[in-house]
Amino acid sequence: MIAVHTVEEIRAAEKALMAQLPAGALMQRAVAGLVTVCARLLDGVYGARVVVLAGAGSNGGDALWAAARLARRGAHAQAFLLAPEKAHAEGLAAFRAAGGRLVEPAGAADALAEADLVLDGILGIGGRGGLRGDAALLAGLLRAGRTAGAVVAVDLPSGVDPDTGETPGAHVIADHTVTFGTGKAALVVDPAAAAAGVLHPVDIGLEPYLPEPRLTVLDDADVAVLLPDPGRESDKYSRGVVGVLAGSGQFPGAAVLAVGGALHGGAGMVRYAGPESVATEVRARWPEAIAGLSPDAVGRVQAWTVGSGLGDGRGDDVHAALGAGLPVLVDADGLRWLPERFTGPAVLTPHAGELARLLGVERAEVEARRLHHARQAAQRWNAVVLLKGSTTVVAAPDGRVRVNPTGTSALASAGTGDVLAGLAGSLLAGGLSPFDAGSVGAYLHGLAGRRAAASSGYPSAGDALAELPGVVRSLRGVVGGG
Ligand SMILES: NC(=O)C1=CN([C@@H]2O[C@H](COP(=O)(O)OP(=O)(O)OC[C@H]3O[C@@H](n4cnc5c(N)ncnc54)[C@H](OP(=O)(O)O)[C@@H]3O)[C@@H](O)[C@H]2O)[C@@H](O)CC1
Ligand SMILES: [K+]
Repeated sequence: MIAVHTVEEIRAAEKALMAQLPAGALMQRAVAGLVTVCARLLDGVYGARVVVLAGAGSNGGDALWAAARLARRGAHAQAFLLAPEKAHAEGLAAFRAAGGRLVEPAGAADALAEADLVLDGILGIGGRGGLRGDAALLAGLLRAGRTAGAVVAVDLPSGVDPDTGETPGAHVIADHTVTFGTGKAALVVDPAAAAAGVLHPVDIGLEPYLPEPRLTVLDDADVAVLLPDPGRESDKYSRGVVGVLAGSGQFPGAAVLAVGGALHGGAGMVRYAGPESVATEVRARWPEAIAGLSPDAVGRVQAWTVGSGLGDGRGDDVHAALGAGLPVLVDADGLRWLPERFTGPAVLTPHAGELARLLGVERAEVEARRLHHARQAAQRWNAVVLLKGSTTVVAAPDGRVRVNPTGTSALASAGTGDVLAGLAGSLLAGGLSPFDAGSVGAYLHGLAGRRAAASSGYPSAGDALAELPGVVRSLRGVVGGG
């Protein structure tokens, strides 16, 4: 699991830890980690050309210290100071003492062009707002590919907002980010996360001083533990029965895909509610599914998945399913029938356009501020909100968030959302909380998409669905579930 903390939490932990350590020791831990990663990225430190972009704070200090250490190992180090009068004094002294040279603004483009490695130490967790002036120009040169070297961001790509994952203005796009102590939202939530490149976490001993994280990124082992485990005594009812209210004459495939997702999420039985013409297609593909015309007609279920491909109609059926007092997952067209506020367990699975409509804002605003809008909607409807997209964000009404790490552009195709709705609804029926069902569903779905992409290049929703059993099997193997 990756834990993510806020700048405020990091600063408090840093203060507590620093009180136990000699002055400067914490920065030297960070620098040691940074140098190790840089040395690994360089094809030999001796003779390598390293260019530092150093801002006014400790982020610049880290970068100058690291360049000093690389210079002592034979690197040719140059630094561009963005605020020369405020540059980190000890870092700059160390840099100079190691033979590092300062570059004038006029020489910056040439230095970058020849660099083997660029250390972005303009702004770290103290950064607010986008880059301005020379910093913005340098970030523009890096973005334009005017360096052949690897761009290594120190702690964060400069100019992104640490706590929100927003990019309020010009910012660096890095190939690698070496980050200290704990994760930051900007490293896992788009659009900022897209600027971070490969993450290299460096442990500087902050963990004992940090609170329980409100934002996390699950990994295989976390998800394996959360998966429902059908024990020896379980039967189809105890494994959970999920009702699927999806599809229409116009979109019958949505029902087929949602039922398919539901059948692969661990529930013991799937009951489909919908018109006979669609039910016929569902049964033809999934003979194990039971079908009825309406939520009332299908029989008892433990959770409902509602909305994929419903089209305009069936508001009464949606109300019946949402009013049954059971855990519900609401997707796509079902989102048009939301109650004022949920009083029971609920998951909403909008994409950015759907969430924008729900909140009465522009889609671009949701894309730019994914964390903010997912959290806002979770509180507004008292439901877990799974905002689909480049980084899927799962926000709970109590403020906890999980960011899904398995997302893939391979899943940006028609029908994949229907599979996810069925899958996560099935996990709900299996007894997972809305927060777990949403985050585990997104995780499995992403892995299935990746596997499908590996075997077919441009996978369809059906290809991803076909990979789900293998994904679940291999994850259950992680905890020895077999
Ligand atoms: N925490 C830890 O555990 C550890 C932290 N460490 C390192 O310290 C870093 C944090 O250092 P930091 O606090 O000095 O802040 P940093 O990001 O360097 O910049 C602040 C300066 O930038 C300025 N400024 C702000 N926005 C701006 C803008 N848009 N454009 C231009 N300027 C802007 C701001 O000005 P002000 O807002 O004060 O006027 C201030 O002068 C952290 O990321 C990590 O690298 C490690 O060494 C050890 C462990
Ligand atoms: K930085």
